[in-house]
Amino acid sequence: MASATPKKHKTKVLKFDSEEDVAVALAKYTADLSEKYIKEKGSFSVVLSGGSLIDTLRKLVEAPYKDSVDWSKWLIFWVDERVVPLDHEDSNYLLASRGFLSKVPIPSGNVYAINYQKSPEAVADDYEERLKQLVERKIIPVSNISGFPKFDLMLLGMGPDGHVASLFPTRTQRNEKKRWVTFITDSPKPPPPRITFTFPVINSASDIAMVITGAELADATKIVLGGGGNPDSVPLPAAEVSAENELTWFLDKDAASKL
Ligand SMILES: O=C1O[C@H](COP(=O)(O)O)[C@@H](O)[C@H](O)[C@H]1O
Repeated sequence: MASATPKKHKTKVLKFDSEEDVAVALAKYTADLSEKYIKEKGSFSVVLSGGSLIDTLRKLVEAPYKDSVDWSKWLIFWVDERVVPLDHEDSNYLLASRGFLSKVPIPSGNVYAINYQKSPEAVADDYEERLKQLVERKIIPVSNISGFPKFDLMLLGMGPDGHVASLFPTRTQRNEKKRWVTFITDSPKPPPPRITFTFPVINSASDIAMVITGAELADATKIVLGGGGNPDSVPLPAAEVSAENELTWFLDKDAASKL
């Protein structure tokens, strides 16, 4: 069962008894937003992360959602990607493909994987350019507030160090204010070469789910949501996430154990 704690404007914190309950609630939340945005604008743009998120999305590809969601209207992007071939075990595309995309009929032309056969910088440039073309063709709108592309839903995870996407506490990419997509060649978490959406793009999303499960995330969760700040005095990237409509934290008991 979930209990809701209002945090600040447009932020909701939902705590669940188990990871299984998070998975059930996340599926309903995502399916409800899919229906809402498809009704409002005819499509649903979803930005995936890698890591544990894909497994927690597992209920979305089961009944009743497998048949009730209009998958033909979904557009899929990645908030970050490792610069490796798409069939490499480190690829976020491969992870999503195995656990999610292969199980639902999203048209392959609506799935925006990276063109990985270049340097990390060139891969980031290429992904940004493709986003710009989608904005020009009015497939992705632009935020009236920020001027950056506005995705309907971002599904984000967080690392124990408080990183989101590939924006790490001790790396400068977290401070990027102009680019839509940037790159990193020395990610503290392997593999080192990656591309990532920047905060201006992340924070222009309509809705964001932060999906946080497991005891190893309890300390970072406490720092971000507990109001005490970071004792090491490096602000955690996860604390900088906001959404234009609503940011919802989905926490299981273990992740919420220090709140
Ligand atoms: O490296 C990454 O890590 C984060 C967090 O992953 P998790 O396994 O701790 O949930 C993930 O959100 C990001 O997309 C991924 O590239």
